[in-house]
Amino acid sequence: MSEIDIIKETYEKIKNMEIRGAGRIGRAAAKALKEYALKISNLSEEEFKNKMKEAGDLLISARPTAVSLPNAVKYVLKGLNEENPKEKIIERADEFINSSLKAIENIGKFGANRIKDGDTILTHCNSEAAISVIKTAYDEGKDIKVFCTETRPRNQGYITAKTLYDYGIDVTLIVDSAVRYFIKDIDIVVVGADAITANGCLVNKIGTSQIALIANESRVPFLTAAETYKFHPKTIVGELIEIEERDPEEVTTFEEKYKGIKIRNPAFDVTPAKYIDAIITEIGLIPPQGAWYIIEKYFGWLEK
Ligand SMILES: O=C(COP(=O)(O)O)[C@H](O)[C@H](O)COP(=O)(O)O
Repeated sequence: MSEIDIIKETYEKIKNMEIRGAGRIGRAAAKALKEYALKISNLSEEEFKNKMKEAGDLLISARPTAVSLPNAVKYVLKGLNEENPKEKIIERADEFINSSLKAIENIGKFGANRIKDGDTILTHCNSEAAISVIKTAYDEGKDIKVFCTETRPRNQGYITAKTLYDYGIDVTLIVDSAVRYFIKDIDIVVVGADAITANGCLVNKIGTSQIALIANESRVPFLTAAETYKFHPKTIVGELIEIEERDPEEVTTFEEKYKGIKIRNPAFDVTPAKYIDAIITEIGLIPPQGAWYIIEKYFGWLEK
């Protein structure tokens, strides 16, 4: 096994979604960069830097939408501009991983304050940050129920349902198209985030924006749980986020006769800021209008 295989293996796992979810892919990339930096030796500083940058580029190319991936890579590789770059890379990778885990814990605490005793929560897809909010509310002794959508086509909602059920929580699984039918039973919606834009929009699993629209119509609060590394720095300079379109076979396969039927499979959608009540971050709850400030404050360095 050559050194670069460490990076290629993580790249493949992210690409084929063996490792998935925005936070997890960010941490997996940071870990791969650390292991790669530890393995490569006998190189000039210049060669080391080039190899690390190439590795970072490959990891970033694995999936296009979740900004946690490039943000993690850029955070770690910033160590290349410092003295003792190898040590710095290792230090910064650990820093990113630990602060990501801490952020999820803090999001849980802040978000749980918005959950009341007796609430029924709706969530979509499988988000560590949203699950942290739900579990923390449960740990605080609140009597809660959770509705999970299936999240077609890959059914990540099953993972969420099983995780919460194993935790002892009252869980109901529904098909994605049943959200409007059940919204009268829901007190609050909490979902995760793949990216937050400078104008406060949320990019998350396909179907999120429909849920937000339904929640808005029914005056049910809609919150997203997003670590600050989910904020997309380049949207501040007008860059648009690429929505990943995945293999049609994830949706279905038709017999030969019907091969002419086109299948589209976007994995994410964009929820406008006006449907979002709050973004739960590790530094507190912010209104979507505060996204610009977070990007400016936390990611100014990325563009310099
Ligand atoms: O949309 C998804 C996962 O999509 P996929 O399954 O396609 O990766 C999750 O809601 C976010 O990534 C947030 O997750 P987390 O809070 O765990 O970062």
